[in-house]
Amino acid sequence: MAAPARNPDAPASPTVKKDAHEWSRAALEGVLAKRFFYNQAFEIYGGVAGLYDYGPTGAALQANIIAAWRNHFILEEEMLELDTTIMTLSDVLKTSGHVDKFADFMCKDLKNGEIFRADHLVEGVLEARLKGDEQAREAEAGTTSKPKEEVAAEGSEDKKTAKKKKIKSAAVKLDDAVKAEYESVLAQIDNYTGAELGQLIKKFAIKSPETGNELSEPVEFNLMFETQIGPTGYVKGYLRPETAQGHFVNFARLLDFNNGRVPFASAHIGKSFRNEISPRAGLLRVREFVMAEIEHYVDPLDKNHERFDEVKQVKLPFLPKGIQQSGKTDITTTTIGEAVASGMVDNQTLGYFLARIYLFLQKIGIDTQRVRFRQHMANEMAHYASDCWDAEIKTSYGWVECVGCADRSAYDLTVHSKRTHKELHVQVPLKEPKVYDKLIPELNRKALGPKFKKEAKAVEEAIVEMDQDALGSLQSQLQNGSAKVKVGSQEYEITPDLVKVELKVVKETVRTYTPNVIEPSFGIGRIFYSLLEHSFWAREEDADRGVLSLPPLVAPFKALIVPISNSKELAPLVKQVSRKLRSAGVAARVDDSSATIGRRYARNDELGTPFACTLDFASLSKGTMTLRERDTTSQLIGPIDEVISVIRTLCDGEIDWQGAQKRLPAYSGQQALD
Ligand SMILES: Nc1ncnc2c1ncn2[C@@H]1O[C@H](COP(=O)(O)OP(=O)(O)OP(=O)(O)O)[C@@H](O)[C@H]1O
Repeated sequence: MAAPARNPDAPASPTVKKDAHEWSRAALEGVLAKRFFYNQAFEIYGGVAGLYDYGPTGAALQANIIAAWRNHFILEEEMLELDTTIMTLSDVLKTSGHVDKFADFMCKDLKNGEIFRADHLVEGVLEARLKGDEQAREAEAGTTSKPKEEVAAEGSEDKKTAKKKKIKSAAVKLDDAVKAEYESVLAQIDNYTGAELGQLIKKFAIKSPETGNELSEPVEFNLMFETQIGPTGYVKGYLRPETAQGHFVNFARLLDFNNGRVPFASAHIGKSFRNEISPRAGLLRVREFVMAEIEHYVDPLDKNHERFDEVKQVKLPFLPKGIQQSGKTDITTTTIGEAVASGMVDNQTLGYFLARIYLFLQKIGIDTQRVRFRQHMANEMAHYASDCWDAEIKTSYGWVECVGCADRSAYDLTVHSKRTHKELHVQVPLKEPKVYDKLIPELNRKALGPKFKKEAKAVEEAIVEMDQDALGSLQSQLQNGSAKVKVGSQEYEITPDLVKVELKVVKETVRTYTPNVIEPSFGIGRIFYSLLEHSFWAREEDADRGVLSLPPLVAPFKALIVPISNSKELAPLVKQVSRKLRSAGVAARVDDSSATIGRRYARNDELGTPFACTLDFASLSKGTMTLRERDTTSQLIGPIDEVISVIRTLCDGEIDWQGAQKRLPAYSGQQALD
């Protein structure tokens, strides 16, 4: 199968021509399956949608991405790393809002019962109609070049049926106003409620794609996997849908560990689980995936970041909410310094992380020409969040959210503190004590208990939690004889013998506040897959020779050791070089199969191995070894120890291939080896 060119949008490298063949996802998938990066879980039983196993190459690539992430964030920023349980108490997720609100909308084919995720269905159908419109316009203008691809399926529950469920794009020209409306809906597709999606389905006459049957109204489906903890069935739990709650429930200990000081950040890398309605697009929407999440705690009155100056010149591609609201997707490129100064990005800490996310993606080999930061629109954002940006990466599936970066305000810590009555706040001594008048409620608990019985506690809590305005109103109602206190939907009558509200002078020596949380949340699988797409290309001379240009930092194996023949004489040297590379910290593999050297190189190009060391009979007599670079296929030669030292410095990123060329002479016998 023909392998694709690397980045169709990027300029060709001066030394390697990477755009010789048309891009083909099927070719990449062929290589990923052949070289066992990953495959569908339980494949021999027919597979389960949304679950994947990583093979030796995939597992190593993922481990290297995670190691780079730990270095870039946890070590560089001195974050406090956590490893909390996957099994989560239902109470925790009830408090965080997940039990009630962590849901997507699904609708059903009213005749055959097939399930669709409502927003994805609307998106797929409108995209297909726009594609059909494009075809019709091209046909009208006589410019049709080749048949357009069908838009990817929605609702496919497994690989076997996926093929059948394409949403067909018929070449039908749309009215200009309809076209504009479709584009505007697509630009805001993450933004609709269930009822709104229902209206869109009706308005645009969307039917079940395969059967043309009517669809049900969208209904909510909670994405969490529910279970019981222990044999009694009394303790309900869920597999966590994110790692964040594990940070928040440990906040008091983390703060103590950090000597009571804010700002600081906790970080966690681990699996999360979401029972996605319709997993699709390989690793991009799965039911079990690795997340790497940071919770950075800041003073709500000071969201500046002490290292902001280090990144303020970094230029980022932004898609702000204003542009999206007008139905457009134009990118604004500006420095993060300007973006924060103009107020487009809410604060320095959020801006600092956007820049650091971009630098991380660049470091591991993501093509930054295919990265953008998309701001959430008001309805799309959780009600408590003050600003939120997604780092999106363009793949053959379109733009994909790979990192969410939100200012979650004080929401999570506040709700957990309220629910558990544990203090999840920070105290800082005031330079000058603060003296002021404050309304304070005094509760007559002996009278409240008998009066309200089992409701008494809730009534007391409602009064204690009142702010000054509410207490002011309570005070004046009580002065008039009685007051009403609301608990949920119920109202309770309070009289002055039960509660008094008095103005008192208070002196504060400490400031107490609940920190705000800025949360960068990474989906490692989505980054992993995007990186593979961005790295894949084919040799100009042979479309079947695919190459994965993974940077040495994350490549599964850094060096290949290739003996020129499997002669017994070379075997001890192969072992010696292998040992030396290992002790230099370079992950190396030996390929002493009987395949030709060229074939062995080609195999390793598909594994993304950046360097190959070739041992021949001159290695025995002269102690030399050649060094081949994957992308250019150019070769150098030198004494074995020197070549190993060059590989180590290449892998550490201290030098690039040009640096290596300064340290070792070019090898001219390449043709003989190939
Ligand atoms: N089902 C999934 N499969 C793979 N990665 C996921 C999945 N859901 C979320 N992620 C990853 O976790 C990150 C943080 O999760 P977050 O809750 O912000 O995602 P989300 O907004 O629910 O994603 P989406 O809108 O695509 O469902 C995402 O940016 C993404 O990289």
